[in-house]
Amino acid sequence: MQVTICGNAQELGRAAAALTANIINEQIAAKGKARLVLSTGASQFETLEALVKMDIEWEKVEMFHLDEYVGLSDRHPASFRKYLKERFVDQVPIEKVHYVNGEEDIKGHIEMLSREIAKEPIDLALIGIGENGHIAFNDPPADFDTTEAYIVVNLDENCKKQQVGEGWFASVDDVPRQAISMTVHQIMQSKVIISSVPHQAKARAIRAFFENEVTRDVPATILKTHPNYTLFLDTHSASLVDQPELRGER
Ligand SMILES: N[C@@H]1[C@@H](O)[C@H](O)[C@@H](COP(=O)(O)O)O[C@@H]1O
Repeated sequence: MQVTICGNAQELGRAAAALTANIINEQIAAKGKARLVLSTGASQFETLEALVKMDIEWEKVEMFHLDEYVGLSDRHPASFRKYLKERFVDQVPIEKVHYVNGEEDIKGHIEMLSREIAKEPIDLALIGIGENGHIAFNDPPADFDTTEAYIVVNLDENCKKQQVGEGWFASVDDVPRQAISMTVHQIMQSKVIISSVPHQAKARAIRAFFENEVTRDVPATILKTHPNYTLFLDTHSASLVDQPELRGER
């Protein structure tokens, strides 16, 4: 694991986007294309903003979407399809986009996504970490074992409150009960994983990430076992971490 602590969210976004661009460009140079997974949420704003400005042959990139609420219209402000369309897909000349769509026949849609993602390895996944330590919508205690690519999950109360806290929904009752989420197993199959985790709101989750061994109760801890994992923090999200070895990496 490589940890980089940046001064603020903008600096973090530029650093994470630069590393992402390098990896995508290396893959395009080596095999003519790259397969990418993108996550959403407030933590990804600065990274995506910097990423769309990078010099990348986007027409050679295939993008998979990480997770989406069940039954939420893509016109709703909290829709992750809306988020990715506005902040990424409409900004770059990418054609191959696999959205997670929670409004379709869920079973058939998951089968289709699973077939598509299984065709070739994912080169790089940008994976956010939630305030409750979740990755995608795998809330604690997360299922580390299922080998499906995408599953339907029930959102826990903390997760719903966090979505309200970030301003995506007016109240907890407005948050859908379920989501389609890429599984932990599928995320871990990615050849490279990068997490952009800025902001004070993530400080407790980041402390739990460093203080715990791998545990389903802090789902993101499994990322520590990935052979090529880079975690970008800012001084705010890193503010509760007190580890000499981490300070040495600053
Ligand atoms: N399910 C989404 C993920 O796609 C995201 O990566 C993660 C962090 O999001 P945020 O930045 O909103 O905390 O959790 C969100 O709820």
